[in-house]
Amino acid sequence: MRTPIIAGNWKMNKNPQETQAFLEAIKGQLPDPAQVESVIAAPAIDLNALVWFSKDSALKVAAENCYFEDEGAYTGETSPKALAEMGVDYVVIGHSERRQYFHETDEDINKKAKAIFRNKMLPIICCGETLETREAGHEVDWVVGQIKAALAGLSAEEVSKLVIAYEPIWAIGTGKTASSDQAQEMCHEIREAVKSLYNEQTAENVRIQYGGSVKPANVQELMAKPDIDGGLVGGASMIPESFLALVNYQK
Ligand SMILES: O=C[C@H](O)COP(=O)(O)O
Repeated sequence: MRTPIIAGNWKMNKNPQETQAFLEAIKGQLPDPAQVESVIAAPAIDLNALVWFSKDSALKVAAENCYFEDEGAYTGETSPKALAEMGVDYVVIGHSERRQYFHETDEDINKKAKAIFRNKMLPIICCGETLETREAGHEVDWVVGQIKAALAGLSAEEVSKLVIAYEPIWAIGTGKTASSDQAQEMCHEIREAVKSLYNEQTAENVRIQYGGSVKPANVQELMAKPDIDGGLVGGASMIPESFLALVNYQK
């Protein structure tokens, strides 16, 4: 059985004081991590506060990006080794915003996934198609291609533990959620792709999130789908009450 995983992605929002206020507001209200894993992906400058909070709570912490080398002369980059030493659990890689604005390639994403495993953290690997690709009917090939490239060279054991986030670009921050059937269909295709690349057990183990205008009002419908194991949530994860409603969707 896969443990559901709901992750907030704050993107480039919240300073350390705002982070502290958010954490005060959610204290003691996260679900049992055996039922639902609660994660926040935050800007690097906020991670320290989140890691301290996580020591005493069910929260898991994600960085929103890292570099694929552990250290060196890479001004402005974030070291995966330092993130791991700090106590970060997950790193989000391949978000469409990083692919679009920072020209992150499939090859970079694959190198980052390896760096994350090398440092004993887990990647949340994002994938998703543009509206144009969907309208042309190529969305499955596109997304499966992204997944194959991201997973190249990873072992079945590693893939069993990582998280894939399917985020159709046309549903991000637009208020336009993919229907739960559309989300389920693609998450199913991704699981099938993992099965053909690895094996049935790996496909059964890998957790697949849907992201794109997830909110308290639609989280239950999405989570009821058999291949959707969680959500990667932008806008609706920023307010404590809303984040709590999402992670406590089973109550
Ligand atoms: O990583 C999160 C996604 O980009 C979704 O953002 P959103 O929930 O604001 O649509």
